[in-house]
Amino acid sequence: HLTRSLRRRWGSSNQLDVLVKLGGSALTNKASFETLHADNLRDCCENIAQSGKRVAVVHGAGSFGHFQAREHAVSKGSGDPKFSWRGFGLTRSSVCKLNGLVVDGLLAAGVAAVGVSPCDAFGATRGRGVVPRAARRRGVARVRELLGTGCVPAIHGDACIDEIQGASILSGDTLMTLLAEELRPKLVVFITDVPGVFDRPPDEPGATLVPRISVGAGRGPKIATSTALHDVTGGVAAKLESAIAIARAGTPVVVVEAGTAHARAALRGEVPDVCTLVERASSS
Ligand SMILES: Nc1ncnc2c1ncn2[C@@H]1O[C@H](COP(=O)(O)OP(=O)(O)OP(=O)(O)O)[C@@H](O)[C@H]1O
Ligand SMILES: C=C(C)CCOP(=O)(O)O
Repeated sequence: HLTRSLRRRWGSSNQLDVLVKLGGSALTNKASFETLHADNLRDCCENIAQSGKRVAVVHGAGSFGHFQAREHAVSKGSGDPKFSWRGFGLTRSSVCKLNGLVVDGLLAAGVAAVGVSPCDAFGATRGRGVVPRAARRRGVARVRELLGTGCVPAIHGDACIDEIQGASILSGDTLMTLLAEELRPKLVVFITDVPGVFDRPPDEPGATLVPRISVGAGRGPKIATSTALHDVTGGVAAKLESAIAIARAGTPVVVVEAGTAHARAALRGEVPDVCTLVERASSS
């Protein structure tokens, strides 16, 4: 009964201001096993605390989780010769470790953060990146329940039991698409370690920031991407797909760099001067 009234309270009057993904590239040194980028984490947490906005947090795995998932073929499922359930457990243990650090960072900044693990809160996936309706309903209800109390849910990319392939990886980017659809925030923010989406990998000579992507207005800019070797969820290309799906449904998305005034502005619900803004073309 209490749960129902909390959910109603959230649903009726409280639109979420910002749904943010703290990218693994921002929170960790992605090339180095289980290495936290403590300054970026602190900065993100303080900015969330000081934003004065209603925020829900998703975070990726970075160098927590991707290494184990790659070594034990967790995203490929239990039929893969390299897969083991111990590897599944190691992957979950690693992402939950990072979730603990993110929750602790938010708490230290004064935010009433509560960690949410999709493997438990949502339940089984049905193939890579597919969350069946019942699991979606369950997970979203849990998130709404927390928002209804005034807590800030901190949800992480996770290894999940999978109805088709035994096990799978549910990425933070997929969770962002799903939660944006359900919670209808005013702004969606992806924080990474680079100023936004570039026309080619940012470490390539001549790479240029793409300031705006208009979804539904012709073909859009040509974007080439690269992905870290151990990344099992598709890197920035997958993020761009999520951002485009979210923008197509009507919510503007910004991709912005951690530790900058631009990330701070985005967490206040503003479109920063330096970022990539993905939004629906006005005619579509
Ligand atoms: N065209 C591009 N534009 C922007 N970044 C790119 C591009 N190509 C490659 N990258 C790389 O993608 C990285 C960001 O994508 P990544 O998937 O690592 O993000 P993340 O969400 O922070 O990570 P995680 O999945 O661990 O949460 C950056 O570190 C950047 O170097
Ligand atoms: C368990 C893992 C590797 C979660 C992956 O989530 P992502 O870093 O958001 O792609």
